[in-house]
Amino acid sequence: MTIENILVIGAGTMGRQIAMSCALGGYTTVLQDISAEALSAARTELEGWAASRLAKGKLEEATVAQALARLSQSTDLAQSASNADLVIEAAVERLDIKEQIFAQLGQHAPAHAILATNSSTLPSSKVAEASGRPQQVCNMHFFNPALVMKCVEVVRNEQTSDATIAAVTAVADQLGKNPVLVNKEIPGFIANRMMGAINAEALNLAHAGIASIEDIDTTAKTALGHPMGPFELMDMVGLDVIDFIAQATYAETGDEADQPHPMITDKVAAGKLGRKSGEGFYPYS
Ligand SMILES: NC(=O)c1ccc[n+]([C@@H]2O[C@H](COP(=O)([O-])OP(=O)(O)OC[C@H]3O[C@@H](n4cnc5c(N)ncnc54)[C@H](O)[C@@H]3O)[C@@H](O)[C@H]2O)c1
Repeated sequence: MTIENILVIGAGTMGRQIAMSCALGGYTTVLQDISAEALSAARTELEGWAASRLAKGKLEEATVAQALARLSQSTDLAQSASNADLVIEAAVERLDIKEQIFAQLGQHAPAHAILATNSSTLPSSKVAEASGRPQQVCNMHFFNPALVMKCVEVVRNEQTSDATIAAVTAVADQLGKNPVLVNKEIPGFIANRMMGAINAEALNLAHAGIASIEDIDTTAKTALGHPMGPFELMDMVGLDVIDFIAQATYAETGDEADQPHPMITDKVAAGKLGRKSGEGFYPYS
C-alpha cells in the first residue's frame, strides 16, 4: 500500500516532532490537536528547531521550506482524517481518550487507512476494536526526542495484518528511522523493558547503600559503554514519567517487582522530577 498522507494526532512533546519527521520524510502531513494553543506552540517550536538546523548547516533551506509547507494543522479530527493513509495517534496517555479517537478514526478515515498509536504503555489491542478495523491497527512507538531518536518499535497485536506491519515499517524507513518489530504485545515493549531492568538494579544497589548514584552512573558509562548513567537518564526522562510507566506496568502485570521504586516515589512526592524541575537525583541550575 502506498502511503502519501499522514495524520498525526496530538501536538504535544511527541506528536509535533513525529509530524515534522513525517513532513521531512516527504509525506503530506496534518498535525491535529483539540488545543489550538498546543498547535501554535508546536509550530513555534518546529520553526525554531528548523532555524537552528539551518544555522548549523545540518539542513538545507529548500528542505526545511518544503517540509514546513507539507505540514498543516487542524483542530478538526473528522476532516483531517478524511484523506489520511496512515494515522499516528500521539494524544494524551489516557485509554478513554484513545478509545474515543480510534472510534472516530474508524468512522472518518478511509477504509484502507492504517491506524497506529505512539503509546508507550497502552498496547494497540486496547483500541483496535473501537476502530472497527483491528487488522489495520498497531503500535508505532517513537522515542523522545522523535526528530533525533532513530528507533521506532512497531508492535503487532494478535490481529494486526502483515500488510499493516509492512506499510508502517516502510514509513519508518522512509523517515530515516530504524524500525524494529515486536511480534507480541508485552508491557514496555523492548526498550522500556530493558531500561526498566537496568534502572531497577541501579535503584536497588543505591537503596541498599552498595554504591553511590554517582559511582553507579560512572560504572554504566566506563564499564558498560552506556552514554549516560541510569540516574542521569532517569533525570532526563523525568521521574514522574518513570513513576507513571512503573505504575502502568504494575497495573498490567501485578508483579511486585514492577511496582514504582520508593526512591522514585519519594522524589516525585518532593517535586524533584529531574532536569525539568531543576532537581532530581542531581541538581540542575
Ligand atoms: N513523552 C515521551 O517521552 C513519550 C515517548 C514515547 C511515547 N510517548 C507517548 O506519546 C503520547 C503522547 O505523549 P506526549 O508526551 O507527547 O504528551 P503531551 O501531554 O505532551 O501531549 C499530548 C497532546 O494531546 C492533546 N490531546 C489531548 N486529547 C486529545 C484529543 N482528544 N485529540 C487530539 N489531541 C488531544 C493535548 O492537547 C496535548 O497537546 C502518549 O501516548 C505517550 O505514551 C511519549
